[in-house]
Order: sequence, then C-alpha cells, then structure tokens
Amino acid sequence: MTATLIDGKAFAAALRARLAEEVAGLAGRGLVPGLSVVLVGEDPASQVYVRSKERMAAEAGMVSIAHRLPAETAQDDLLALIRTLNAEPTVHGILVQLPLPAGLDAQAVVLAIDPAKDVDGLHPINAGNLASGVPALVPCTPSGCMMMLRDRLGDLSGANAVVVGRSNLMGKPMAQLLLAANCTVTVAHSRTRDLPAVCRSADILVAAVGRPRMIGADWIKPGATVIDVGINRLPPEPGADKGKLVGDVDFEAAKEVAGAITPVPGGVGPMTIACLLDNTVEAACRANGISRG
Ligand SMILES: Nc1nc(=O)c2c([nH]1)NC[C@@H]1CN(c3ccc(C(=O)N[C@@H](CCC(=O)O)C(=O)O)cc3)C=[N+]21
Repeated sequence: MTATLIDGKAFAAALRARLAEEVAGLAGRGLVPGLSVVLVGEDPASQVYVRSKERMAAEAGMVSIAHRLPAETAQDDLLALIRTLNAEPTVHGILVQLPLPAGLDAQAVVLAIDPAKDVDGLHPINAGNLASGVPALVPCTPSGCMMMLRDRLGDLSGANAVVVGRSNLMGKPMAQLLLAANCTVTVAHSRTRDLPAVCRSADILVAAVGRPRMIGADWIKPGATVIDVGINRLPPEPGADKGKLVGDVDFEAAKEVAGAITPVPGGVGPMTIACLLDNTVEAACRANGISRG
C-alpha cells in the first residue's frame, strides 16, 4: 500500500490566497491586520522562520513587524516591549518566538501578552477557553493539523486518535481539538509504556516529539492517517552546508503502511504559518467588532 500524500504546502497556499482576499476587503474598510513577531537571540533556524512569517504576512497584505532583540536582553526590557505592543492599536497579533534564551522566563512573558492578541494561543486564558469549549485563539500548529485532517477524513467522530507529545504549544491543544471533534484521544509521551503498540491503535496518529524518524512502519496501523509535526535538521552530509530536514516519522517506511501522510518539509510547517496569519486576521476582526463570514 502506498499512502496518499497530504500536501500541506498547497493547502497553506490556498488558505493564504483566501486570507489575502479577506484582508483586501478589510483594508477597504480601513483595517490592516498587524502582526508583531518578537525574536530574542540569534538562533539561525528561528531567524529563517521569522523571515518566512514576515514575507507571507506581507504577501497576504498584512503588516508584519519583527522585533529582534539580543540574547542578553533583560526580562524587564522584554516585558516592557510586550506592554508597548499590547497598547498599540495597529498591532493585532503578538508572537514571541520560543524557546527563549536561557535566563528569560517564557511563562512570565506569555502571561504578559494581552490574551486578545495572543495569536499563538499560549496564554492560560486561551488555553483554558479551548479546554472549556469556548471560542479562543487556538495554537497555529494544531489548527493546521486539524484543517488537514478534516479535509482528508471529513467527520472525525469516533476515531481513535493518538498524539505523541504533550507540549503546551502542540500536544495538549491538539488533544483538545481532537476531543472537540469527538475523537477518542490518547496523549502518549516519553514515559508511555509500549509506545509502538499505543501508536498502532491509532486511526489518526499525530507525531510531535522532536525525535528524527522515531516512528517506523511497524508503529502504524495499516490505512491510518499520519500527521508529522516534527521539524528536525539532521547533521549535514560531508561537503554539504545544511543537513536534511526530517520529521518524527520515518516517511519512506511509513508511506507504505499509512493511508495518508504529511511530508516534511511541505506538510505541517507551511500550515502553521498560514494559521498564524488566520489568527492575526481573527484577532484584528474581533478587536474591531467585525464578524468573519
Ligand atoms: N511561539 C512560537 N510559535 C511557533 O509557532 C513557533 C515557535 N515559537 N518557535 C519555533 C517553531 C517552529 N515553527 C515553524 C513554522 C514553520 C515551519 C515551516 O514552514 N517549515 C517548512 C520548511 C522550512 C525550512 O526549509 O527550514 C516546511 O516544513 O515545509 C517550520 C517551523 C514555528 N514555531
């Protein structure tokens, strides 16, 4: 069996095209959605993502401003920037790129963000609303995964979904969204007993552990839908300057067993950025009392 490829890159491009139309309509009414991305330190991978977010926001007709701060930035200075962005009416979305350099308290920074501008959906108000079934700003990566699952499977009711990974940014909100879609949800992690057997019970398998190619073919139920959230850079081959980007799933092996699978790159990553733009439009509309169609 050879799996259907879930083309996140194409899906994201279509979503961004729809957003560009919506943004053009909003701009005609004098509202230009604005996103501020805060990047502390010089992590090269983070710099690539932040540039990509800026470019795609601009292509969708939105304003995106990156704030680049040195790794030695003091906690109070970072909090002061967040407070300035909270008070700035042209900024509708604030994203602080994680992880922060050592010495900075990410929890305190997230708490300082106005929940209405928290386009990462990390503030406890948004996380709590999601868990309570109240409309919330939902973390971008899980939203992108849900869009691809709904597109592929339609109704998810009754499906056995296994999420491997329990981070606040991905595993936990993913589990909440799957639960809200009436799946039977298992959240597995590094201490789970017999992880391969747990994964093999999944009709929907979402891998978000950050271990390159950990999930092999024999961990996958034949015909399952596999969403690979991992973005792992392998060490470069001799002579190459950049290592290969791989997921948490051994794609070449898994595609012979799964019913459908997302590739890395070109799967969840591009959807994350498109959903970030969607959240920014959502925040801008809510701030201005505009209901989206
Ligand atoms: N507060 C916060 N929110 C985030 O959402 C967040 C973060 N911090 N810190 C870093 C991670 C990483 N992340 C990615 C987004 C898009 C791609 C992406 O588009 N990847 C391309 C390939 C990019 C490449 O070639 O390097 C793809 O998968 O096709 C990757 C990674 C968001 N993150």
